[in-house]
Amino acid sequence: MQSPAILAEALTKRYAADAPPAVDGLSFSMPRGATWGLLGGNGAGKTTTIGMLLGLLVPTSGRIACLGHDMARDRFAALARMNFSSPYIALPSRISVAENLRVYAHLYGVPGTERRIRDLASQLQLTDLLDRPAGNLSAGQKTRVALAKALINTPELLLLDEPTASLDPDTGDWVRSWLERYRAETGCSILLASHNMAEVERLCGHVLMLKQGKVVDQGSPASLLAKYGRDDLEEVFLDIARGRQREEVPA
Ligand SMILES: Nc1ncnc2c1ncn2[C@@H]1O[C@H](COP(=O)(O)OP(=O)(O)OP(=O)(O)O)[C@@H](O)[C@H]1O
Repeated sequence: MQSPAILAEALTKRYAADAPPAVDGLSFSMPRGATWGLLGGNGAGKTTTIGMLLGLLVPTSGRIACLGHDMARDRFAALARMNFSSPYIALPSRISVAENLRVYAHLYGVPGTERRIRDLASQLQLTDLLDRPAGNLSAGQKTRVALAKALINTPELLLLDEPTASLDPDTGDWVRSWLERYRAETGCSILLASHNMAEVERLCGHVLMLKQGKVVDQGSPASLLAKYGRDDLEEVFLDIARGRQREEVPA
């Protein structure tokens, strides 16, 4: 059987010995080709989880395997087949969009760099921006460049932290449609951390609800709506964030 896209076993991160864990015994197995959502309020542990999955943060304990590679032993083999996008990590701002993409293509050892950049630029409507300094772009343009960077090595596993944060509704919708098309064409597995419940309902087949670093509930968006008797995931999120159980939820 094919190994999962992501396997996390009892994953824990403590930033300080006397602080509560930011991620606390997190276990899940995300199958290949799936799109899963990581939801939770501010400080629930989403970014910390993504940081550990990328090998940017060392777990205090627990184990991660991405695409069958154990991240403690075989991290570089996994990272070559993965990529990520995060609004918290800015691309070098003084060099042009094309130069940025060339640097990342080089880091990933992408063959046929110039053609890959041209193709991605055309797909993501970046062709006219390739010679502009990356720092001079609007938030929406920067998001499309960040996506191009995240796709430069044609990743099999994509980790997206808030992919549409700070975008206007039209651009956000464009990015979501683009992601839907991309995963249909490539079979890419995606883990998405988001505060946008409509986005999660639209893109994700399964949702992990995090609170204080623990999974407090999970399931498909439809099963969570049914379980909590709600019409949208925003209401389910509020129920979980406020610690309300199904039987306490007002009709
Ligand atoms: N570098 C750090 N040093 C110490 N504590 C940290 C550090 N980064 C995060 N934390 C703490 O870990 C916990 C989880 O933070 P994290 O950023 O993973 O949450 P999040 O779910 O991504 O939140 P948000 O939705 O606000 O981005 C929080 O209590 C946060 O204060």
